[in-house]
Amino acid sequence: MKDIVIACVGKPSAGKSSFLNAVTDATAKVGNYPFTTIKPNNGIAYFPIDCPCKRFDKTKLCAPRYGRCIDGKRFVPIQVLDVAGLVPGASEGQGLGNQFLDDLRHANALIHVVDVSGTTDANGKETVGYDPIGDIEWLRGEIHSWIFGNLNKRWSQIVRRHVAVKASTAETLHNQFSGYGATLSLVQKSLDRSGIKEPMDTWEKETIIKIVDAFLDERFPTIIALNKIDLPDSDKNISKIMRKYDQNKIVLSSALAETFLRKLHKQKFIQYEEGTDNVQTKDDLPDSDLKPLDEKLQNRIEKVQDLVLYRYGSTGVQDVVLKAVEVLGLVPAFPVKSLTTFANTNGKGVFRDCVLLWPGTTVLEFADIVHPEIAKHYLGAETIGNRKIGEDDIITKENNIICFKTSQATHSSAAGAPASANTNSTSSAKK
Ligand SMILES: Nc1nc2c(ncn2[C@@H]2O[C@H](COP(=O)(O)OP(=O)(O)OP(=O)(O)O)[C@@H](O)[C@H]2O)c(=O)[nH]1
Repeated sequence: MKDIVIACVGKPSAGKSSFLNAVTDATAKVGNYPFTTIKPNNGIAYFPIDCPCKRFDKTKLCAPRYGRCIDGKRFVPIQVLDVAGLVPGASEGQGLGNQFLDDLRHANALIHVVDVSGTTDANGKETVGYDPIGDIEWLRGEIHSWIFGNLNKRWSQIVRRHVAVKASTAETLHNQFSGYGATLSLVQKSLDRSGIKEPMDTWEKETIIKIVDAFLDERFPTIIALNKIDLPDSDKNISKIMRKYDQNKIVLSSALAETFLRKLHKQKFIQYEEGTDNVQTKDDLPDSDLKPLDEKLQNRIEKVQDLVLYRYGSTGVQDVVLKAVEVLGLVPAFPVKSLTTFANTNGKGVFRDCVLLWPGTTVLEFADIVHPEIAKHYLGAETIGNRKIGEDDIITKENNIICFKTSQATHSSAAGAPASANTNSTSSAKK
């Protein structure tokens, strides 16, 4: 069972720390997440999904164990890892190179924070007119060089063993790639993606480059956060990048604007709804307990509205996390004790648990994640409308509210929620 982790990477001064501050919820209650091993450089982000409580008209009763639910918008916790030390030459050990690349092993997806304003060079030093496309290419280049280098230097030995033990290509590659946290099926997918058919002992250097390329795509899906959209030169760089790259993998953001708005919200100068352009002041809400703004603050807020909120609809930081979850194809699933009340064991509150599953997770696998006792005494499972679903059925957004039937009374919390040993309610074992 492994937690799902999204790593935040980028050159110095791209805005990683600001982004992490903006996206992680400092106001969340300590421990309001299911993860057991939080490292100092990990933050918890809460990304919004549609909570089923809305559909079933039970928003008032919704009681998430982790995260929160506001009128049917549920904020699900996920770990975001700050991976520092990416500088040009990381794959050759520059900066914190090896440490950086090592940390990447723990990540399921990457958020590449790119300074799109062109005001910092490749090393993060102040400049003007720098082309941020260089940064996008460079991150991939560093990771590619690292993996390719490790493979290439032992290639003849790898092939000799491959031939001697008559292993399949996927098996041999899996031996090499498992250190990067890859399963056999992920390696197989990489092979399929690469289209390489030739036997391994005939591979040229170009073929190795190709398989590393395909492996990178499978293993490190990456969302590009074009940050600092509030600065003047960003516009022209954004259009250039949008034309060149897959727009589904790009999100525009202003970490600075988000941090600013959150701070003012906390200090009760404004009411700000994260992920929207909705900012309200004392003038808008005279009866509220908001503090009045002085002219300077008022001007700064208007600037953020003009440069960011009204132009782009939001500061974009929440969308970045959401996109990273999307690119992994994670499916939220809700184990419930009853398909009529959606309550849990104690009968209080509804839809207490939300588990993020890897695509392809079956009903029986989900049962095991919720509690091994359920899988052990599994009799069947039903979804909305008491519709029976098979143990090998894949969980999708259409059947993700599930009530398990077991042959005996299991652990007190078993049939409705992850038990304490398995409270890791945003992850599953697959991938
Ligand atoms: N205008 C603007 N400035 C930003 C934005 N995000 C970050 N910055 C500024 O960019 C500078 C660098 O930001 P950091 O968050 O420290 O960058 P970093 O990537 O963590 O840098 P390192 O710690 O050196 O790796 C700071 O002065 C931030 O205030 C943004 O969206 N807009």
